[in-house]
Amino acid sequence: MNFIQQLHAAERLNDSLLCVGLDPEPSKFPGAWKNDPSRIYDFCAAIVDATKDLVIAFKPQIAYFAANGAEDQLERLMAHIKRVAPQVPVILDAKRGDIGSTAEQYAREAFVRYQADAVTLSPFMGFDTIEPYLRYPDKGVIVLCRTSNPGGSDWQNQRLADVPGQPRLYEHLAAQAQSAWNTNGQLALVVGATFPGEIARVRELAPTLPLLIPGIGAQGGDADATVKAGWRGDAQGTTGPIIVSSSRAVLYASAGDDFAAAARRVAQQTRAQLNAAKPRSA
Ligand SMILES: O=c1ccn([C@@H]2O[C@H](COP(=O)(O)O)[C@@H](O)[C@H]2O)c(=O)[nH]1
Repeated sequence: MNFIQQLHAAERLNDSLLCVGLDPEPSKFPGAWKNDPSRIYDFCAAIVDATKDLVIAFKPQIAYFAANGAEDQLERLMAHIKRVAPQVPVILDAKRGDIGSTAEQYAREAFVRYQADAVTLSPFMGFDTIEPYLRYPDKGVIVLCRTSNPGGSDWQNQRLADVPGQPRLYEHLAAQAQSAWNTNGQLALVVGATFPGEIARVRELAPTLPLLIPGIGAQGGDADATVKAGWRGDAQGTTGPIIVSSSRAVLYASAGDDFAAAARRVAQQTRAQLNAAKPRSA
């Protein structure tokens, strides 16, 4: 199965648009694990075990592992997810972006070393920096388009004087991703839940692409507005799923030993909230 088929299958199986982000921060770990980076795998594996029947995807953020010298724990975690939740695709949130020869190495890192099903990329350096990832025919390539942070407006909202219609940068990116850039058919876009108006615009320009939407939960994005803006209007579910991601609000729902049970409760509530926002015919 390719990445998009995996998304559709997991969405159906778990009746979910929710992606749980795995951003392990040892200072927030419970009890005896607090401040112990050697517990990153144990913490994340417990979250995975508690939520694996509730999600469309998992999204480990590589910085939290690398900053702690815990790449080996990320490898083990990826293998764990494949073992206990083989039906759930894993998105490696790495936001890579570099010249082609270096991009080839980053692509190997994501898809061969970590066995990720998809990876996030920054498009700032242009198409030749994305292309090496597209050589993996079944892997998802998720390009930053309109990010959730306030500073995302600095560049992404600027108009491009040399492009007909003078679209904003994020609009041009969405249109390119829907057409010329999508050479393996597995391209997707990141759009922040903090900007539902822009989610709707991206959905217009890229009707069939999956949208990874971080920013609900800790960043305050509105789950209901997110689904309404990003919903593909396709009750059959054949194109363009939305993957709504939440990390801290799920991971740190409790600072106690009940952290995994608390994460499950928040994941259940968030999944229900997202599902309730779908149009009735869906
Ligand atoms: O535009 C973007 C792109 C990626 N992220 C990542 O998503 C999570 C958000 O974490 P929360 O705790 O749910 O706020 C994090 O890993 C970011 O690196 C994003 O926030 N915005």
